[in-house]
Amino acid sequence: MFALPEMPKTPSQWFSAYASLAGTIMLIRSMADQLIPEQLRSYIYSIFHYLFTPLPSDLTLVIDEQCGDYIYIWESNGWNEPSYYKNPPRVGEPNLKRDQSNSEPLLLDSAAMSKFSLPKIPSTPSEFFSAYASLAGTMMLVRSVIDQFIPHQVRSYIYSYIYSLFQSYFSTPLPSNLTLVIDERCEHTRNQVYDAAQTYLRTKIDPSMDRLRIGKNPQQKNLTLTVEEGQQIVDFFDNIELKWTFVRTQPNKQSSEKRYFDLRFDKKFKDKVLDSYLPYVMARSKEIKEKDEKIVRIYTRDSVYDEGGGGYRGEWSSMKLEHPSTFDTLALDPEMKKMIIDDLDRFVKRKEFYKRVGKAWKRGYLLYGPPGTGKSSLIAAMANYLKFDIFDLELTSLDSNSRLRKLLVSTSNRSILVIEDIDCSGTMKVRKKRYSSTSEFTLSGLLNFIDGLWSSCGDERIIIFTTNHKDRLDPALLRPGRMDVHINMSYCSPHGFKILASNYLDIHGNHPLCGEIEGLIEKTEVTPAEVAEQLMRSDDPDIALGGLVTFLKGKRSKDEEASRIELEEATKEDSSKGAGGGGEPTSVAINS
Ligand SMILES: Nc1ncnc2c1ncn2[C@@H]1O[C@H](COP(=O)(O)OP(=O)(O)OP(=O)(O)O)[C@@H](O)[C@H]1O
Repeated sequence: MFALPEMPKTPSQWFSAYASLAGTIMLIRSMADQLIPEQLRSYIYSIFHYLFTPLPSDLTLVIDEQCGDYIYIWESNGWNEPSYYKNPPRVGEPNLKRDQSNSEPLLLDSAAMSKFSLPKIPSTPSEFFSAYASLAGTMMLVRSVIDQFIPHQVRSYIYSYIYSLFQSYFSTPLPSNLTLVIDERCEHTRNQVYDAAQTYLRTKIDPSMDRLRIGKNPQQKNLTLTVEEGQQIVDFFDNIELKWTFVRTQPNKQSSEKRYFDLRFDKKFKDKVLDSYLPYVMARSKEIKEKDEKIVRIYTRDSVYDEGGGGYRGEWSSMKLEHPSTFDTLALDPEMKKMIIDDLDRFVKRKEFYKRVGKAWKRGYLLYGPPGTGKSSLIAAMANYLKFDIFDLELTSLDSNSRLRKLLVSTSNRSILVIEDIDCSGTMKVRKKRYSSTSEFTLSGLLNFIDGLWSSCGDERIIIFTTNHKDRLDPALLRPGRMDVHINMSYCSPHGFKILASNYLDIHGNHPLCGEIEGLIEKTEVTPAEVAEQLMRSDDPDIALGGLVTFLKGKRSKDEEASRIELEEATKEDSSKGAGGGGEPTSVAINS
């Protein structure tokens, strides 16, 4: 009695149903326009608009219980057992919903296919004519509806768009594609191309994707995003469009799951993809992995002495850099910290820029400031941040420019060359000259070599000079273009103290002594190393901070005493000069 009208089966039934629906809508619309006041009408239309506006496109992150294994997945509605865990869909299958009464998912078979089959194609001439007639009638109806309801300008815009769409679709020949299948395993071992693609594609994830897999194992520092099954990533290489799809299949319940990537592109670029693109993907993934998981090493010269007269042979020998310093633990002003991090980020991203302007891809930093202000800690933080190895070159152990060159050319790319206490090189030069004029090492030899051959035979090099006395440096070192960034590592600031207190005692400005300490630090020249030493004396914040207050007060009275004596001596000197009748009356002593 209340049965729904029967579904149209043949194309002609479909078209006539469609035509009567369109006619009804037109009728309702014209009645609504006549009978309903305009305000109410626009209100009703806005409700329709709300109902039919597509929902915002969501992104689903899949967070597995185990990395690389699939038990349950977290989706916005809670933990779900992924359908492929028990009954993996086959490639190309639509994601069928489970039948409520039966927990087994529907599998696509011929019986199911018949349920969703398209309307029957007309087979007799009379069926063809009636289908054609109703199609033509519908077209006319649609056309007259459009002509009546859509303004002329909009209409002509729609027609020209449809025309251009048709034209471009039919005039562009379809590319004949080639698909490379990159299996996870290759003759019982892991396929390196698969692993490389997996790493590489992480960097190609774009906002159009709506489902990603996310994970992190204890060895990894950062969360890793990977491509989820069925998602396509489009990459471009030398104007070639490459489409990557991640596929997962399980031919039957007994066999294990098979994972692979499909890489699809125009067949005519086969050689280029094999010879250039895939090697590029492998190289990029290596770089990414090195940065992700790389152990940072510090290289120093070993001190093997050549009894045969060759002096110190000193090749580089390395060990793991255990320095825990990071930008988070460094007591530096936040703006300076940000400036350094931004500068490093920009440097590593600018390969193309350096190539374009014809400059070697290197960056020079000069760190200067009193001992204990964190120059070495900053170098370690930079190395840990970039995952660059450190080559620590002690100038005093060098005896000739030729040895220096040998050492420099054996440093690797993506590394930091550190030359500490550069102001001491002058002394060393004199000492070496005394022994032999032929085995001379000079600062200008070092600088020339760094600017010239060394920097052009490697990539992504950072060079850091440190000094406690910037004023004593050879002007050649400060020449513009030599050191790109000069960083003044100064005494501890109240902000620096807060970072140290949080690192060492886990207090965050909430101790009663903090205010007094910050006031004292502002007026005292105390290095972060001195503050750190006081904070390490006890795990009890009351004792450690109490000790720091005493230390700061003592240091402050010593400083005052020293400047009082200095002032007195300067005044004495002035008055003796004045007594002799010579010299200028001056206030310089006060300034000193
Ligand atoms: N800015 C800082 N932030 C955090 N800790 C610091 C800082 N400065 C110094 N320290 C602490 O003091 C110790 C010594 O500092 P560091 O060796 O980095 O100073 P430096 O300026 O390189 O000294 P030098 O000129 O004598 O080599 C570090 O191990 C660290 O614990």
